[in-house]
Amino acid sequence: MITMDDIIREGNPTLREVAKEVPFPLSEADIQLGKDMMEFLENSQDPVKAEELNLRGGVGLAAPQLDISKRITAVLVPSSDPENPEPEFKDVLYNPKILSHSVQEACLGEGEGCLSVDREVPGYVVRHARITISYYDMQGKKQKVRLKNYAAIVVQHEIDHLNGVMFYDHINEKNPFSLKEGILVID
Ligand SMILES: CC(C)(C)[C@H](NC(=O)Nc1cc(F)cc(F)c1)C(=O)N(CC(=O)NO)CC1CCCC1
Ligand SMILES: [Zn+2]
Repeated sequence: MITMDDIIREGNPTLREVAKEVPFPLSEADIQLGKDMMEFLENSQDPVKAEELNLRGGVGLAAPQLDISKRITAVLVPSSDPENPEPEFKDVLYNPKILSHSVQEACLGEGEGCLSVDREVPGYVVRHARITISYYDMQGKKQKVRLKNYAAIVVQHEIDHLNGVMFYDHINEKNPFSLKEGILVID
């Protein structure tokens, strides 16, 4: 079972590598890794287990954060609608690709953090507001999905990890809270 001890922190060179595509058909090991990554996110969002295992509430995890330089990421974006318990987006993505994106940009009003970064880095992380991605799921089936709002931000944050990019690479050094016209601020 994955815990915080398995997550490497900034400074580890693996976080700056471009991760390798996984070959298909998926090996048992890559399938199990995907399951373990999703289990970590589920545990981290379960108040009892998160407390027990001392986990930070996670919405996404990329294999390079486990010191495994493969293009695999697990994403679990909880529902933002109290009426509907269904997660906004939940899947393990193998070899994800951004096929297209909106011209409009977006950022989280509170900025971003990272499971691999044990410090606050203030500032807006400007990303695409909407994206269309393709990826292979655990069954080896090719998926094509359009994402917007928080789910689009999370998936972009995770795909960045597969390319050795950290969220603070996007923050404007001179003025971390500068916003151009038309950027959607997501709260
Ligand atoms: C770094 C951390 C603060 C733990 C962040 N969680 C988060 O932003 N809030 C959160 C947690 C929940 F459990 C449920 C929920 F709806 C919201 C996170 O998981 N990540 C993932 C990460 O570090 N992946 O590598 C950072 C997020 C910043 C923007 C997108 C992902
Ligand atoms: Zn991260």
